[in-house]
Amino acid sequence: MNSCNVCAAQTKNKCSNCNQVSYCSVQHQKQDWRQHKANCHPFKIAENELLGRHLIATRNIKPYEIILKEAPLVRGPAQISAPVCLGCLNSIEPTDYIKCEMCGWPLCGKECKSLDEHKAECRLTQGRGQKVNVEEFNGPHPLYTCVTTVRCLLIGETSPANAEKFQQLESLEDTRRGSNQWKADLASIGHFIPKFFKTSRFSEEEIMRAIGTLQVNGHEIPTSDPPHVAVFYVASFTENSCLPNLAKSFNKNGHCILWAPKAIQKNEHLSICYSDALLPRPSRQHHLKQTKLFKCACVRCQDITDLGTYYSAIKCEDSQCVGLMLPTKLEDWNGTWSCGSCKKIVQKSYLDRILERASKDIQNMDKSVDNAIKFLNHYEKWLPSQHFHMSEVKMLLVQLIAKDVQALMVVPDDKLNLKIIYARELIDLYEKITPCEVRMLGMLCFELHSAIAESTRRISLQTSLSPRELLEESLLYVDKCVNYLQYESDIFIEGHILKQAKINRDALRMVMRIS
Ligand SMILES: C[S@@+](CC[C@H](N)C(=O)[O-])C[C@H]1O[C@@H](n2cnc3c(N)ncnc32)[C@H](O)[C@@H]1O
Repeated sequence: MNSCNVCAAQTKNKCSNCNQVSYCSVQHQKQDWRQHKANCHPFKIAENELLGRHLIATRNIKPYEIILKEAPLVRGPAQISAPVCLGCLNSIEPTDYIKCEMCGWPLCGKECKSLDEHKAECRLTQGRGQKVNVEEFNGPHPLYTCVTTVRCLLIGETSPANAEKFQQLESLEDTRRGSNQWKADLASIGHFIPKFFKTSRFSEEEIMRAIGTLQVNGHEIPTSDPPHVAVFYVASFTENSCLPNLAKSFNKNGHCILWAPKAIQKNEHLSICYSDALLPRPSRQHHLKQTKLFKCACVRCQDITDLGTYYSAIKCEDSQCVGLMLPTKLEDWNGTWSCGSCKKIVQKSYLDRILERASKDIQNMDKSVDNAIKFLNHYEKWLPSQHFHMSEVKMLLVQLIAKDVQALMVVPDDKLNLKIIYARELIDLYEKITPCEVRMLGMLCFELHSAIAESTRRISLQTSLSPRELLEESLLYVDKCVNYLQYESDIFIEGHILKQAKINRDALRMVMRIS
């Protein structure tokens, strides 16, 4: 038995959404809703030594359920940014902008001048006694390096309700202090702010803590062009996993939506991927160490085979052997690599030569269907079919072959088949190792659905039959596409794909009913 959150009477009934507070009656639950609403999530914040604060599901979560929608505490330009409007955070058109008459910072128009977002740096600049003068608009501008930090430092004045929450976030100041990044930040922001704004109101420690909080908790938000940085409160407590169970989407206001592409069981940890889940293990680990200052030990990082996909493996050096080579020890990717079949050993320098060449060839490739096919044919001598470089080029091919409906109708059969084969392969691979990369999976499902639909059209033209299995497969993938992209805003290309996918899905359902 628990106590009712309103009258403390003993009760077994809990709020069914969060499973965390109890009520003796519907009446008391209704009465408490205004208070409880803000904390009514299907998870709780827990804490342990390894992860710090993290989120744990307090009930079973259904597929596609949104578990959190949250507005940012603070947002601003990225640390390295060309001049952007300090209202809407979109890039400035050098021939069409205004200067804030109070402080001189460029803004794209009058509506942006009145936005609260700009108040922090505006006030601080006014105190300086001299307006800002930005004249160079091409490329990163040093003045913008400090803007978001200034917004964090003045959050108590611009949005007092958010200030207390911001202070509670992790800055990892003790771990960061003295590192190369910390020293660079001290010079470019920590020393710059007092000098440029002619103020002594912030201590060095306060500034460095704000920078740390931004670095540890900041998200890149794609709703502006270029993307900006934002810090959320509850979403900040989500731990990292390179095989996460939550997808992250943003609505057009830049609010964060965390949702579950698959069912999550009660008591499971909730996670997102802080890094790029498409990167191989060493790159992800390096990125997480540099930016978030921890060593990831998630299930994917612990599995040298990348969940049986051999995403980083190379073919055995012995061309007679069909085995695959992986690091001899999980924790020593720079040591020897050995074949799982014949046990032959090679030095890291052997695969470095192959991987560096493949990486350079991709970078320098004139991106055409023929060049991508040439790459795959050449590197299949060394790289297995699901290797990350092979997968990257297959992804390119899926996108390059028949880019739109018109091209799809005239693309040669062999290329259409290639598109279908690679899209199927990639969906199969990425659903295993990056199941929460919903934008990429949604796009691939759309490409596969439309290529299969075109193939069905061609078969029915030749035989006057519509192969039902192919139609069913096309419907399966367009359905998947809608599920993966369902929270994408129509300001993104994925939002447009979603709209088209819904139209295609309804049309396909109709055809299936008739045939
Ligand atoms: C955005 S914060 C997450 C919340 C943080 N744990 C707290 O208590 O405020 C990111 C930091 O949490 C820790 N963290 C997150 N995921 C982790 C993981 N899988 N393993 C170890 N530490 C992790 C790291 O210190 C990381 O820099």
